[in-house]
Amino acid sequence: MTPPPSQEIVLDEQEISRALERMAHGIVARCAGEPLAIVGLLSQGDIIARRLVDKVKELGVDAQYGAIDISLYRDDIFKLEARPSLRSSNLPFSTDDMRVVLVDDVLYTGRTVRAALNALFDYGRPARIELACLIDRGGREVPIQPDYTGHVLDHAGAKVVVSMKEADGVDRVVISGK
Ligand SMILES: O=P(O)(O)OC[C@H]1O[C@H](OP(=O)(O)OP(=O)(O)O)[C@H](O)[C@@H]1O
Ligand SMILES: O=c1cc[nH]c(=O)[nH]1
Repeated sequence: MTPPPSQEIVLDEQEISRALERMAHGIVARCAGEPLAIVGLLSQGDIIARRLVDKVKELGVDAQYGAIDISLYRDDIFKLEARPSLRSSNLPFSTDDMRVVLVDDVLYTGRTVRAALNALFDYGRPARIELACLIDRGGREVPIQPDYTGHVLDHAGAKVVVSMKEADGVDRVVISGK
């Protein structure tokens, strides 16, 4: 599948795989003995989180998988014209004393991650929380920075579309509207 001509490929399948590999190595390198949970933000972050769990396990470190929906924690929930579509969180364990790596596909203003932090604390008191994102698009509006990044975009303001095989049939990151 080739993207429409107005779009530019930022990462192809191989590059995504290599980026996730690097991120998994980074996560493993910072292991300090706490039980590890890798928790994706729905939707898309959950797919990346699952892949990171697999890669981390291949590197010999056990990790639990979880997914959370941040919709009800958005700071603009009362301003949205349409009701947010709720998705089912899947975090069937307490995060008490765990090291939690939150995972999303794109980090932009940081507001989604701010909401995710609030959502996460409903599940316990983690020992520490880190952040992994496949694409850092810049444009932060809150003081949140990733610990593990697949790719930092240098096209400020560009719209990023992340496609993952599990949902979209192809692994690809494209930008449009440069
Ligand atoms: O840092 P932020 O400015 O909050 O932006 C990042 C979020 O934006 C996108 O989600 P989107 O809002 O498109 O919804 P989605 O969960 O349906 O992908 C992306 O998947 C991140 O979750
Ligand atoms: O809480 C949130 C999440 C994403 N985008 C926002 O504007 N607010």
